[in-house]
Amino acid sequence: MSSTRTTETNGAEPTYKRRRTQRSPSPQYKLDDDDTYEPYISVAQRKQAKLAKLTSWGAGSDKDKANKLKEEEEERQDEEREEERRKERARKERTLLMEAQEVHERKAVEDSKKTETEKAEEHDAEILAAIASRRKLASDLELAQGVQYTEPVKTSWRPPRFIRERTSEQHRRLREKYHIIVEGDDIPPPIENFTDMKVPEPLIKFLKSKRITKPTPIQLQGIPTAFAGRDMIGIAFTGSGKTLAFCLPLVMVALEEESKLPFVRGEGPVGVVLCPSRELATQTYENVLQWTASIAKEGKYPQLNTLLCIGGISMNDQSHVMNKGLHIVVATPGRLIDMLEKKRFTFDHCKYLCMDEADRMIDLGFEDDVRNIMSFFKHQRQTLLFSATMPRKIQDFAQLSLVKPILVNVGRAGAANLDVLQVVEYVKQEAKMVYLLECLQKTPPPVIIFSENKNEVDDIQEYLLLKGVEAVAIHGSKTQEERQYAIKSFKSGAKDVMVASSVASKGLDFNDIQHVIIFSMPKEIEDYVHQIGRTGRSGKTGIATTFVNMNTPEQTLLDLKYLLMEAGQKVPPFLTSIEDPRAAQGGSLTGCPVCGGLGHGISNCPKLEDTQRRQMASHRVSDDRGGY
Ligand SMILES: Nc1ncnc2c1ncn2[C@@H]1O[C@H](COP(=O)(O)OP(=O)(O)OP(=O)(O)O)[C@@H](O)[C@H]1O
Repeated sequence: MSSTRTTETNGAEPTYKRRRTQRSPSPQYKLDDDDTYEPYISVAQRKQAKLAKLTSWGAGSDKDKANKLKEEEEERQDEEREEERRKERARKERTLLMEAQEVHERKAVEDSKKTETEKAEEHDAEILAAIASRRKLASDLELAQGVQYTEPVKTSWRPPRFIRERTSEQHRRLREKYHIIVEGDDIPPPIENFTDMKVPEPLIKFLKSKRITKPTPIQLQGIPTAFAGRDMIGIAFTGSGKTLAFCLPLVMVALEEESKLPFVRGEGPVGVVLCPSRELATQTYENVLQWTASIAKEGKYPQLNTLLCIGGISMNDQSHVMNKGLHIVVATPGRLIDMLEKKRFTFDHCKYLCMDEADRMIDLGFEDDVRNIMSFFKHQRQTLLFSATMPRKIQDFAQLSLVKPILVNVGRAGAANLDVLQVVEYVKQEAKMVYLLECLQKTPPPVIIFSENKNEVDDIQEYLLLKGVEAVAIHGSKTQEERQYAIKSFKSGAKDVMVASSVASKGLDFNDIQHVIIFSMPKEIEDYVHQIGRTGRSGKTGIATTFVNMNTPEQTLLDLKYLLMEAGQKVPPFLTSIEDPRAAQGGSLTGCPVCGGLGHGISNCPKLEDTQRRQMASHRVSDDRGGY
């Protein structure tokens, strides 16, 4: 369409004006552009023109014309409605923007009133919320199908009548006496002896022969909880007897099942214990073997079969177990998945899953393996998680995955065992080796020396051998045979000293360790708690000597300082003098929810940093792989 010009005189100078059509907006234009200008013509006008054209051609019937008119009217109405909607959207956006501005201004005013500590706490909560969005621990199938169990597993076990008749106040007082803290609904009562728990007589006799006469606090609340079929999280300090607390209920479930209908080849297991390391799995397996053998010894109870399922060993060596019905499996995740995938046994009748050192398992990145293992279960299972250190973040995450869980806590999660005398010494890096020899004189053997570094472990062993000390070494780069040899010869007393990286720190139970020497202080305080926990076990006392120097991060020293204070230990002057920036702000000193350390918040947690670094590295690896 071309532009049209009219000349209006009005007695004044002639001006050029566009011929305005009705309802058209006032266009801005330059006179120079007039040749190419196309004036705005409204939709209504365009339709009128079209209609006029149609009429003038005289084409089509009256009915066609009426239909066309109707269509056009509808189009017009659509456009009007669209215009209305657009205006409404714009109005809402304006309102939202104003509201956001108001909120922002209000927050700025509130923030200006907050103390630095409150701001730091808020910041920590934000980080925690950001990292808390993990998938719950359940099999992918359960997650996909939305399978959710709401009631705990039912068992036939009941506490004796006289205990059932006790009031909840009596239960509370008993728990208080043993410093047991519980959380959850319908918590079974604490029971102070194995007979009242209805443990088979031959096992009670056997335990007595091992000087286990009375349940420890975690056992007296944890065993009834597990016997009652309840999912639970059990937290108690190192060396407090957690292994018996979670294995005994499994043995009882297996006994009951075997008594009902004996297992034949290809059937079972009834339950599985998952451990984060081969050494820990082997130790637990050996305990279970002893307990089940003692039960069957007098012939009153059936023999139970237990399988050790870990990497680095030949499963053919246990074919005699595989050829019979299988009751209990003690495993590390990788080998267990392998066996399940190869259908060497199934979890069709498996109803009990326990994770020892559960936080370690999650820290080590076994989360997906655990979900994978869970996908082999065909029915509801009873799930138990145990550890000496279970930071709040992992407890919360784990609770999501359990059915009406009960938390049984003896002491603060991550607190040191009070039976360990903790000595922290400032030793210059270059003086450490020589001082180590002197330190070894403090107590008679056996002694464990921990170092964070594999090469250092080898160096220390070599130095000690040169000095005539009978020492073995264990770390992740040693072969399975070397690791087994080290543990066996140290346990049997053939060797006086074991030098170890953190492999040996969690869960391993060596007889009567007198002294733990921490040659290089681990960055994470949880590791320190596990390392010193190799001594002072089952009610005995022990010493832990830790070397620190200027290479030890201040953050770690602060965690150590608070841990010593909490345990009522002597704090050396070089630790006392370290100031906590948070204390200066007058904040409350609660444990870091990620690692339980008392000397820092989540925003500067070394464990979180480490985890994130590892996750980024693994993402990079998978990105790289994805590229090919
Ligand atoms: N009721 C008991 N009375 C005396 N000793 C016990 C009792 N229960 C277990 N023990 C002994 O205590 C020692 C430590 O037990 P266990 O290895 O189960 O501790 P733990 O709590 O699992 O420690 P960690 O956290 O280091 O793994 C073992 O030698 C065990 O035989």
